[in-house]
Amino acid sequence: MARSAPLSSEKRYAVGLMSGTSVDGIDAALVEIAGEPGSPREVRLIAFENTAFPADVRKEIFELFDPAKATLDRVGRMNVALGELYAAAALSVIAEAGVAPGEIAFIGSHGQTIYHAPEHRYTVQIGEGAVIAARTRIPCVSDFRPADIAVGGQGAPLVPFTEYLLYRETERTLLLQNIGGIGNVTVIPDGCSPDQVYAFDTGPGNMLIDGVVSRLTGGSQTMDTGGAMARKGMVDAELLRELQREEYYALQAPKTTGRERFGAAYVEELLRLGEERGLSAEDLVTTVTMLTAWSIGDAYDRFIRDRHPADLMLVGGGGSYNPVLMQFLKQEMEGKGVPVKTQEEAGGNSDAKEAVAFALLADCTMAGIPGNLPAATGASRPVVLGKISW
Ligand SMILES: Nc1ncnc2c1ncn2[C@@H]1O[C@H](COP(=O)(O)OP(=O)(O)OP(=O)(O)O)[C@@H](O)[C@H]1O
Ligand SMILES: CC(=O)N[C@H]1[C@@H]2OC[C@@H](O2)[C@@H](O)[C@@H]1O[C@H](C)C(=O)O
Repeated sequence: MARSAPLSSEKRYAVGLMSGTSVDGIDAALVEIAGEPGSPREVRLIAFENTAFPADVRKEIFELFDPAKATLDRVGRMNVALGELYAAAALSVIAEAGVAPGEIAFIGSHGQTIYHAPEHRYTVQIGEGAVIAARTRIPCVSDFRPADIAVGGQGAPLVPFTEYLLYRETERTLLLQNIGGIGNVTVIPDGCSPDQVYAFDTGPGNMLIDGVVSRLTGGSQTMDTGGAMARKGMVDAELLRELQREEYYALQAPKTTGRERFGAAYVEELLRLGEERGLSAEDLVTTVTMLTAWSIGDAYDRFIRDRHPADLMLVGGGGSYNPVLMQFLKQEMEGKGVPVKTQEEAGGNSDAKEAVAFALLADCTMAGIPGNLPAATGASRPVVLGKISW
């Protein structure tokens, strides 16, 4: 992820923390940044750690996705408990890097999304920044999304600004496809300026695969590791066609989504449809794996292809570790003339990418520089994101 020029004396260390919609744990990245906030010359990943959530914490977070169960008391307690876990993750990656905590300029912490409702002008990320700052004694930027929503945006996706900084090319148009819980794409046209970058959520990432596997295994498995189940099943073409009718895919961008649409209730409906059609567990997993790959190709056809025929799709996020999903995606995209590579195949680090992004966004915040891309979020203007706990 290095850009060309050498490091200078203005270099600073920062920690980025991310826990995404899959709720698999906390990603912590320690980076060294050189150059101007918002246009750094170089960003170096010094250390990275992923810490799984304790099982009881993960279970409780899933309970909080249901607004009927997310009482003030439960949300309040989890806000503080996550602040403690994020602080521990930050201190751990700092120790791993062998850097003194006093040398870290700031932490950027995304928090845990428990509800995302931009249509009602709110989104909720918890994990108290004041706790992170108090435990680490490092200033912490948190709660990045509301500032964008306050000026009419979706509050997401926010990573595209950092993708522009780190990946832009003069000759090739790139699609950066993240397959986390949700799938999201960023389009970086060749030789573009930041205001020409656009992005949106393509639909489910691993959320449906994880949900179906978890329900079918009584919770003993939380993902289709290595695509083991999908590899054994067959796509049910009729069910696939029915699922493709979900209205989200045709909605115009800017658009974002989450568990409110593709969460527990949707998974229950999938199980019902699978049972009605007499599908095996494997057939259902293969069908939703295909649906996920299809939704990414469909988004390209509907919203990107005519404006920006792409030279390469770079895939990151945990979905890139599912070989069946990757095989389906390659078939989809290569049929449209777009080669597909994983971040790792291109020399990147797929796991660290979003945590690095929140360190870079916090760098902007600390300098009072906007971090949103209105073309990605739909905001009326660029704004400074986040809240600082000193
Ligand atoms: N070895 C693997 N085989 C299959 N799937 C995997 C593997 N490793 C990770 N995954 C999938 O990736 C998911 C985690 O992806 P990731 O950490 O990118 O999501 P996230 O950051 O929580 O989500 P988002 O980007 O939507 O916020 C897991 O829940 C699982 O579905
Ligand atoms: C509200 C929320 O947490 N959105 C996430 C989620 O996970 C993927 C996709 O949906 C993306 O829109 C966003 O995250 C990334 C980090 C972003 O803001 O760019």
